[in-house]
Amino acid sequence: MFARWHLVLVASVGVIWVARKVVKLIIVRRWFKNLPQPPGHNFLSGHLAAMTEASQAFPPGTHPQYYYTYLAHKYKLPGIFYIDLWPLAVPQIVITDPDIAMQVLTVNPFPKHPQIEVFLQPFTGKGSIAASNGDRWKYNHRMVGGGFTASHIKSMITMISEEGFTFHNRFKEMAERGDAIALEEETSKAIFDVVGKIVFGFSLEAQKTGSPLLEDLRATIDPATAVLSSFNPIARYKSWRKLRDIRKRVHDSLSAEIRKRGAIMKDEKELPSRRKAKSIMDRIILDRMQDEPNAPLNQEFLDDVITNLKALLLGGHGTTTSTFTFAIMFLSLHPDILARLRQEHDEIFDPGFETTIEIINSDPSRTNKLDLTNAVIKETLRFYPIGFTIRSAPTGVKFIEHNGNKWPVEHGAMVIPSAHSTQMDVSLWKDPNCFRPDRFLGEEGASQHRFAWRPFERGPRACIAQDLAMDELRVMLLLVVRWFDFELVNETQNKKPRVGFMDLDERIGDLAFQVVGMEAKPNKAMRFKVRLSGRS
Ligand code: HEM
Repeated sequence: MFARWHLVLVASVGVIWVARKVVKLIIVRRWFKNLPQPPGHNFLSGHLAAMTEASQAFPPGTHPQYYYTYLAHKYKLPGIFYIDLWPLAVPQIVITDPDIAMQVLTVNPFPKHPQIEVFLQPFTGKGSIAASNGDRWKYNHRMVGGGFTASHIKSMITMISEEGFTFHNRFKEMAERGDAIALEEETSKAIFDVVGKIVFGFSLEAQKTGSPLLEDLRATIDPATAVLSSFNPIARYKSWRKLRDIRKRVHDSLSAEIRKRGAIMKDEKELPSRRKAKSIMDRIILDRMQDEPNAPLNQEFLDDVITNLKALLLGGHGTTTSTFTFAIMFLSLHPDILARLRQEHDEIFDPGFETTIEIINSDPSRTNKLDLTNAVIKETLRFYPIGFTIRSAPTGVKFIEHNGNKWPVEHGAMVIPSAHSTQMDVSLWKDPNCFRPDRFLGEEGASQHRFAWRPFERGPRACIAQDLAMDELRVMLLLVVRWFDFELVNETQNKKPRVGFMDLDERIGDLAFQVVGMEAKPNKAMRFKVRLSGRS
C-alpha cells in the first residue's frame, strides 16, 4: 500500500516538474520571437546550433567574447541582439552599439550579474569588489579604492621605474641565455612586484628571488578554469581539490601578513592619516582600528580583506601582464611602428637607459607626452580587450531604452556590453582587423566615436586601476623596447583566416586568439626569442 502511494507521489512530482519545465520552455522561447537574434532559433534547442557554430570557428579554450563578435559580424546583427541557450543558461543580451552600452554602464548603471560571482569565486572567494553590488560593493570600494586615485598613482611612478629597472636587467640575462621565453610568465613577475608594493607597501621580490605567493596565485588559474568549464566530473573534482589546497596556502600566507602588520601598527605611537598610509593593507588596518579600536582582526574581517586583496593581486597583475605581452607581440610583427616608438622614447626622454630612469623619477608626468606609446597601448587593448563584464537589470527595470526604442531585459538575462565586438566593428573603426596605433592620433583619433574604445569599461564600475595600468605599461615599454628585439616563435600559420573579422592567424596561427583565464589572456604557447638590439 505504502509503495503504491509512494510511486503515485513520485510520479505526480515528476509530472509537475516536467509541466513546469515545458511552461518555462514555452515562455522563454516565445520571449525571443520578435527580438533581434542570430538565425535558426529552434523551439527545442534555442540558439544552441548558432553558438556551437561560433565556438567551433575558434580553437578550443578561446574566450567567448569572440563568439559574440563572430555572430555579430557573420549575421550582420544590429547593435543589440539576443541569444537563447535556456536551459543551459539564462538569456544573453549582447550589446555591440557603444551608445546602447552606455545606457547600462553609465546612464542607469546595471549591477554585476550573479554569473560574475560564479566565475570569480574559484579565483578570489566570495563577495570581492569586482563581483559584489550595493552595500557590499561600497564596503569593498572603501576598503581598497583609496589606493588608486590619480594623484596617488602618479606618486608611484618611481616605484614602477625601480621594478622596470630590474625587468630590463632580467631581459639582458634572458637575451644572453638565448632561449625562447614565456614572456607572459616573465612579465607577470615585474607587474606582480608593482601590485605587491601598492597592496603591501613592500616588494614581494618575484623578480629577484621568486615569490611563492605569485606562484600559488598563478597556479589557481588552471584548476579554477577547469572547475568552471570542464564537463568531466573526475577532472573537475581533482581540480577542485588542487584549488582548495592552493587557496588554503594563499589564505594562510595573507592572513599572517595582515596580522603581522596589524600587530606592528597597534604598537606604533603615532599612526599616519588614512591619506598618507603607505599601502592598501595599512589603510584597511587603520580603518579597522578607527572604526572598532578594540576589536581583534577576526576571521570574518580577514576573509573579507583577503578576498579583495586576491582580486587586486590576481586581476591587477594578469590584466597588465597580458596587455604588455600582446603589445610586444604586435611590435615584433610591425618593425616600422617599433622604430617610431624608439624614436619617440629618444626624443621625449633620452637615448641613455640611466638618464631615462632619472628623468622618469624627476619628472613623472613626462610619460604623459608619449603619444605614440599611448596609442600603441590603446590599439593593443582595442584589438585584445582583456577584461569582460556581465550586468543584470536593476530591480524594477524591464527595458533598456535608447532613442525611442525599448529592449526587454527580463528572465534574469545576462546583459553583455561586448567591448571586443564594439572594438572590432567595421562601422566604427577603419580596418579593425589591422594593428594601426595611428587611429588614436591626430584628426583620426579626435574623430573616433567617444565610447567605442572601452577596454576598462565605463561608469561607476569601470576599472578602478586604469591610470595605474596605463602608467605601468608606458614605463615598462619605455624601459624595454629600445634595448631588446623580440621575435615571436610561432610554428604554425593558418592557411586562411578562421573567421571573417580578423586575419592575424594567417601570420601567427592560433596564437592570434585570446584564451579564457581569469581574464582574456594570451595563449600559453606564445613564446619569444629576446635579443639585444645593439644599444649600450
Ligand atoms: C590593462 C589592464 C587592465 C584592464 C584592461 C582592466 C579591465 C577591467 C575591466 C574591463 C573591469 C570591469 C569593469 C566592469 O565590469 O564594468 C575591471 C574592473 C576592475 N579592475 Fe581592472 N583592468 C586592468 C588593470 C587592473 C589593475 C592593475 C588592477 C589593480 C591593481 C585592477 C583592478 C580592478 C578592480 C578592483 C576592478 C573592479 C572595480 C569595481 O567593480 O568597482 N585592474 N578592470
